Amino acid sequence: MDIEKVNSMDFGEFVDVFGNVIERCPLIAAAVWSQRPFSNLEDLEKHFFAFIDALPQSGQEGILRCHPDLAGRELQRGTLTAESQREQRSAGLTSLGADERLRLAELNAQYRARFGFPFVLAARLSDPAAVRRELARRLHRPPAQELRTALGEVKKIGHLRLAELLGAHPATL
Ligand SMILES: NC(=O)NC1=NC(=O)NC1=O
Repeated sequence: MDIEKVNSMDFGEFVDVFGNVIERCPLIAAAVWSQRPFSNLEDLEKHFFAFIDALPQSGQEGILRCHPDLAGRELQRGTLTAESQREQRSAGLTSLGADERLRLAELNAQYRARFGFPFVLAARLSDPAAVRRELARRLHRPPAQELRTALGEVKKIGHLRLAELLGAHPATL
């Protein structure tokens, strides 16, 4: 898909295609549509990220809260979005043993209790051991720093999803 095609989309089509670039936050795509035309794919991505950066902390935390846990209940119940399902599967999180799943659930619960939002990491680039290691490491970070780190992961997920949608290679988007 090229930038001319993106710029030609009406509101409904644009939100249909880009509504889940940021997990369960179609509002962001709805807002970004108004910024068209986009000069190129990087410009499109920049508008998604600028929207997130301009939000008050409550809005940024809200975005994090829209993310399902890694290897959590939604994965077990099969209620993940298609993108999340693919990402979690590619990280090996759909075939964990009971002990590993329980360990992650405990760490996720500790993280959420400390920060008030779920642990978010770009799963596509990861694996179960790395997820557990990152979770344990970030669990002790100062809240302000962890909010920035978590939003950085939301942007990595968004970058990979946009690259997938546009048929671009992630590095070159
Ligand atoms: N809590 C999360 O990090 N969730 C996710 N990371 C991904 O890459 N996809 C998700 O759903």
